[in-house]
Amino acid sequence: MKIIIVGNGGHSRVIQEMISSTKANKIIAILDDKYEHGFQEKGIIHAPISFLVRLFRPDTKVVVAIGRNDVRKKIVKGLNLLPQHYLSIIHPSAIVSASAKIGYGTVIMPQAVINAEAEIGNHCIINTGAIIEHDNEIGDYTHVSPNATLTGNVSTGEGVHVGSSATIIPGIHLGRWSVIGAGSTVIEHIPAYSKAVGSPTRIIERILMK
Ligand SMILES: CC(=O)SCCNC(=O)CCNC(=O)[C@H](O)C(C)(C)COP(=O)(O)OP(=O)(O)OC[C@H]1O[C@@H](n2cnc3c(N)ncnc32)[C@H](O)[C@@H]1OP(=O)(O)O
Repeated sequence: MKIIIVGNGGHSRVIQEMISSTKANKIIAILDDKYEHGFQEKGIIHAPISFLVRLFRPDTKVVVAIGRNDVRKKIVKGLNLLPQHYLSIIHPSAIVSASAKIGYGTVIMPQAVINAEAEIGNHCIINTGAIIEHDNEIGDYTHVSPNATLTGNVSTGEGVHVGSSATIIPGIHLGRWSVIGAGSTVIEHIPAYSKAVGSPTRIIERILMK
């Protein structure tokens, strides 16, 4: 499969390695607006995101490999592609229940676990070793960082960032675009657009979206 990756930062490099480890996949282009013009490196086109229009073919798949949830959403909206044009990537070492649902453009990193009946939205990142327990509902553009644990029946709105090694107890809802600090323990619902840290969490900031 021919793949175009949008974004070329640290998160993208992890995704590039994941894709390249499968012989069936070939990265044809890496697009990022840090490039002013197009050039080839090791057979891969590097170019600004505007090049997507010329490079895209109906059989091409696209991954938006940008770690920041708000930026990832903005880029996805700008690309204006159909859902079937986005690739979902599941690392072979991840454990994904047969009854779980994974949205388009979502990336499941090495050793993550997605348990029974969990539903992961579109363009999410379930990072290395994260645990998404049974019956979770994860909103689009959410990022669950390495080693975070969402226990049973947790739900998130759109664009939530769960910091590394945070733990969310069963049945909790994390409101849209909320941020949970690394290592925090969430024992109460978190309102939308809130930044919460600590064990148990305290809300330290209301997030203003640009
Ligand atoms: C592969 C990858 O790398 S994936 C990326 C994974 N990334 C992460 O896990 C990062 C998660 N981010 C954090 O934990 C950050 O500290 C945030 C986003 C929660 C807060 O960042 P900022 O808004 O810059 O907050 P800031 O550093 O100013 O701290 C504000 C207060 O919260 C406290 N605080 C910040 N983070 C935490 C935390 N994780 N746990 C407990 N307290 C915290 C600070 O001590 C400070 O307290 P004070 O006001 O009493 O002094």
